[in-house]
Amino acid sequence: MTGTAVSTRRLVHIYRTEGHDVAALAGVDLSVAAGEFIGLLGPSGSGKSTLLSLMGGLFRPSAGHIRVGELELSAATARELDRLRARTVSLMLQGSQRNLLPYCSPRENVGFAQAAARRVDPSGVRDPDEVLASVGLASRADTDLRSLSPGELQLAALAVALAPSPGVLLADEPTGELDHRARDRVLETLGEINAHWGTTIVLVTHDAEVATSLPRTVTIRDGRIGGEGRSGEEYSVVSADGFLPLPAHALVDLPPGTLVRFHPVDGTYHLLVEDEPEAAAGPGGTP
Ligand SMILES: Nc1ncnc2c1ncn2[C@@H]1O[C@H](COP(=O)(O)OP(=O)(O)OP(=O)(O)O)[C@@H](O)[C@H]1O
Repeated sequence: MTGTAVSTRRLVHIYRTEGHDVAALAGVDLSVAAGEFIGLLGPSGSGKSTLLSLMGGLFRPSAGHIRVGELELSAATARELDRLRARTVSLMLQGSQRNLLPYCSPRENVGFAQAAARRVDPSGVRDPDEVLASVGLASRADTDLRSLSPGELQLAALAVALAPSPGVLLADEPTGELDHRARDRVLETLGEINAHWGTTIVLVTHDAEVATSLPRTVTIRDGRIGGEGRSGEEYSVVSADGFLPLPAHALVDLPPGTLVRFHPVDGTYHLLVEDEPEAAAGPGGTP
C-alpha cells in the first residue's frame, strides 16, 4: 500500500469526565498529503495525542470532520473503523514496550500484528522478514526482546506498526527515550520507509533537533494549530473560520486585547498596532 492522505476540518474533541469537561481540541484544520512526513509539536497537554488517536480511529470526535483516505471517520460505521485500524492506519504508542508482546520474538510480534490485516485484506501485506529487514532487524528476528537495546526495541515497535503495511503511520514520540545515536537510527529508518514505501507519517516529538530534520512541522497550541514550520521557516496558519494565531513570541508585544489593522501594501500585508488602546479613548470616547 502507498501513502494515504489525512485531513481534519474544525475538529473538536471534548473529554467528558465526572465534574468537568476538558476541551482537548478546539477546531483543528490540518491536511497531510499522501506520502507526506510531518512532525507534530506542542507543549504537554496541547492535544497532540488526542489528535493522533482521532486520526487512528480510536474514538470519534465530538464535532468537526476527519478524513483518512476516502473514509470520513466522524460518520464511519464500527465495521469501517475496524477495517481502518486493521489495515490503513497504525498507531505507535509512546514507549516501545507498549507496542510489543514481551514473550514473543520480533518476528512473532510482527506476525501477530498482521493477523487482523490479513483477515481484512491480505493483498499488499508484506512478509514479516521483509518488514524486519526494512527496519534493519533482519538479524535479530528471533532474538529474545530482553536482549535488544532500547534503539532495537524501538525499531521492533516500528516493525509491529508497519506490519499491516499501513497507508498512515502515527508515531507518538518514537525517539523520546533514546540516546542520540539510537534516535538518529530510528529517524533515518522512518525516512527510508517514507521514501521507499510512500507511507504517510505523522510523528509527535518534543525534540527540537528531530523537528529541525523534518520538512514540515505543525505546532498544536491549546487544541488548535498554533503555527507551521517549513524547512526551518515559521508560519502562522489561517484557520477555516478565518482566525490567525500569533506566534507565541509576538504575544509578549501584542497582549490579548491589542487592536491591530491589516494594511495591504504592494501585494503584502502590514500589521499596524493601534497605540495604547486603553489611553486612546477617554470617558466621552474622545482621545
Ligand atoms: N482520557 C482523558 N480524559 C480526560 N482528559 C484528558 C484525557 N486525555 C487527555 N486529556 C486532557 O486533554 C488535554 C490534551 O491532552 P493530550 O494528551 O492530547 O495532549 P498532548 O499534547 O499529547 O500532551 P503530552 O505531550 O503530555 O502527551 C489535556 O488537558 C489532557 O489533560
